[in-house]
Amino acid sequence: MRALVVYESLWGNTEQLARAISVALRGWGSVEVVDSDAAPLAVEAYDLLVVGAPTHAFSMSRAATRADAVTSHGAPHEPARGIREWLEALNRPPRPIPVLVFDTRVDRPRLPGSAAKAARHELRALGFGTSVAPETFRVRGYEGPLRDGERERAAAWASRAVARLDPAPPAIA
Ligand SMILES: Cc1cc2nc3c(=O)[nH]c(=O)nc-3n(C[C@H](O)[C@H](O)[C@H](O)COP(=O)(O)O)c2cc1C
Repeated sequence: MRALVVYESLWGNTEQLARAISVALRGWGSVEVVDSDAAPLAVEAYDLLVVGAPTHAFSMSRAATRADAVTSHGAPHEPARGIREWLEALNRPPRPIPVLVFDTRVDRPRLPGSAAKAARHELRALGFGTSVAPETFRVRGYEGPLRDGERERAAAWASRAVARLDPAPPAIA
């Protein structure tokens, strides 16, 4: 079994969760982790896709929100291609490869809108398997750090999700 974890991250919070999830999935199969700039456009070789994105302006980031993060908020990294643009370019899969989608959002104030919900909508339209509900993990302020326990919660969320995706073991006669 092969999993691909694709993340976008300006301060590194979403990346930390992507890496915690990839460690948790190692018992399930081989796992590759890439950022949205390096992510492939053809993913049919994988059995599972995990997508993580920071919520910007109530949805997935755009070039303008990423630039604003750097110029107005001191973000150390500006992805050239975010999850939104990667999804726009991503090939339709030949079968409904299951996908887990998560985002990061500020802890306070609690704002409406979720990059994960928006990404899942696009992934469903492309034909991916989106039966697992998207999940949100919380950061303090725009730059983080992650709220205590979020790495562990992300690892547990992904482990539970893949356990549900796996085919049930054959019944004992
Ligand atoms: C331009 C901009 C807009 C943002 N809009 C939202 C928002 O609508 N809702 C929210 O919860 N967080 C918002 N945030 C906070 C980001 O979600 C936060 O910076 C991100 O989760 C940090 O993850 P990263 O370190 O992986 O980039 C925004 C941040 C920036 C820079």
